[in-house]
This record gives sequence, structure tokens and C-alpha cells, in this order.
Amino acid sequence: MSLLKVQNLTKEFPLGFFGKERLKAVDDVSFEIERSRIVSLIGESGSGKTTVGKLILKLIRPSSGQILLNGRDITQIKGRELREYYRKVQGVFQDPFSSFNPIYKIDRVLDMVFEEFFPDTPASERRTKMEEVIASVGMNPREILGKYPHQLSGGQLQRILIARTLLLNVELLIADEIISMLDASTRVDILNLLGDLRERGMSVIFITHDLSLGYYISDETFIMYRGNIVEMGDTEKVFHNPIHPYTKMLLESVPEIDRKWDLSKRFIPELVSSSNAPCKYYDRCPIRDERCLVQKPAMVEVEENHKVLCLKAGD
Ligand SMILES: Nc1ncnc2c1ncn2[C@@H]1O[C@H](COP(=O)(O)OP(=O)(O)OP(=O)(O)O)[C@@H](O)[C@H]1O
Repeated sequence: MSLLKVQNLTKEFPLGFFGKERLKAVDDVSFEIERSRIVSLIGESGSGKTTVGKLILKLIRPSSGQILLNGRDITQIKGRELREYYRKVQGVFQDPFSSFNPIYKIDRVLDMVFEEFFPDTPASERRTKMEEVIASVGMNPREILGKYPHQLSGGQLQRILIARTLLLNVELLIADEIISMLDASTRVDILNLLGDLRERGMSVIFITHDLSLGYYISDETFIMYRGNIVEMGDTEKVFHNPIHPYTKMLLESVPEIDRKWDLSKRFIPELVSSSNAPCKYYDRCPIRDERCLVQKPAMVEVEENHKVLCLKAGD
């Protein structure tokens, strides 16, 4: 049984002044994540990545669909079951400063994990465990535990948030753009830390719009476009044998060190489709044909653990 199974997940938001129209921020998304895997969710701004993360974290409710953790549908759980869910599934977000209460020192922040989830743990054991997890995210507990959040850097705060998930021993971490605010060398340290979590048996959904970061760290990659996953599978296959025209375009648009900016290759995304084609990529698609105007694409398995949402993928 997979750790996480998401089935036909959809989230609509009201659109416009009176909210009569609806935006499908996540549209019929299905995937499974096994234990001890890092999966990147990649797509341009507004493609629905954060909404998927928030739905799994139960910060918002789905319009339809199911989310199963270890086979149990969690969309309706409440009370004690919900608390137990948060012991297993946690999120870390882009801006680490906003995740901390500025008046609590770091020891207090970590102690609250014990208060909430393991209240019977004696004080001395709490301290030992806190020191262990701070050390395992590469920091000196004596330098960190007595400090307030504003006395630490963004990278240090991200590590503390990851240390917090180690205290809980979570099974699934949703990491939403957690390294966009960090400098290049701190980024690599945090990415490597995610790799360590995987070695401990944790799975990570790594949300990013940065293809190279996704490629560096993930076992599997899901490419999102306007609420749909358009391509998914082993990272090596998605990156080295991209099939969906959107994935191909994304990979071609990564700036390379030895390639200069070229106006003729500039791509301006069209966020609202002008046709009513069932394929959301139709208006931008260089390989579209008349079938794409009438037939809704379904996920096609093009090779083992590599699927594509495109009518032409099977051609
Ligand atoms: N609470 C909300 N109410 C209305 N629309 C929303 C809400 N949250 C998100 N949206 C819309 O849903 C779509 C998907 O948003 P989401 O934040 O999931 O995208 P994203 O891929 O994470 O983008 P980014 O990389 O910019 O964070 C966007 O069009 C966004 O404007």
C-alpha cells in the first residue's frame, strides 16, 4: 500500500467579483507516493502546486476527490484523528520567519511539539531529543536553543522547521518552495537534508518552480499545468525523455550558463485560454490537431512509471 494516494482531487475557487464563475485550481489530480521517496511538484506560477500541498495538509477542503494516507481517507477526519494525522504529515513553507512566534525562543518552539503530541515525555528527555535533532540538521544545539527566531538566519530557521519534523518522526513532509529565499550554498545544504530525511524513511513532496532543484533531489517528478498534472514519473524519464509539449517547453526554457538571452525565443505565457478545447494546453500547443479540440486527454503510460496527459502521447 502506498503512503499517500490522491484520487481525482479537485479544488475550485470562486472567481470574479460575485464569485459566480469558478476556477479549478486543482483539476482531477491523481497520484501515489511510496515511502522513502522525494517527489517534486513542478509548474509555473498559478499552476496549482501550493493548492495541492494545502489540500494534503488539510488547510483547505477539497471540492471533490480523496486523499488517503496509509489507505485511510483523511478528507473528513477531525479531533483526535486529525491530531494523529499531523503527527505524520507536516508542512514547511517558503518564508520560515512567518512560521515562528517571535516571542518564543527555539527551545520553547520545539518543546511545544512535546506538549502537543508527547506530553508525558520528561523534561530531561525532551532536552536530549531537541539537542539530537538540532545536531542532525547540522547545527550546534548550544548556539541555537536559547535564541529567538529574529537572531537566526532564514537557512537556520528552515533547518529548525525540518528538525521539528524529526521530533515528530513524520512520514510525509510537504516542502513548499522552502529554498527560494536561501543563497546557493545554503540551498544545497537544505536539499541534502531532505535527502537525509528520505534515508530515514520519510517521504517529501518538494514543491518548486525550479527544474534544476527538482532534478537534483527528486526520485519522481510531477509537472503541473493549470491545475492538471500533465506529465509524471521517474525524474530521469521525465527530464531525459519529456513527452508533453509543456514539459518540453519548460525544459528548453531553463537558462544555461553558456547561452545568451534571445528575444526570438522569449515565451509569454497565455494564462486564459481563448479556445474551449478540453485540453488546457491547446492554445499554446505546437503539436495540436483537430482531435484535441473535441477529445479530453487522459493519462497515458508511455513507459514504466512515466505517464503523460496528452492525446498525442500514444501516437
Ligand atoms: N484562496 C484562494 N481563492 C481564490 N483563488 C485562489 C486561492 N488560492 C489560490 N487561488 C488560485 O488558484 C490558482 C493556483 O494557485 P496556487 O497558489 O496553488 O499556484 P502555485 O502553482 O502554487 O503558484 P506559485 O508558484 O505562484 O505559488 C491560482 O490561479 C490562484 O490565484
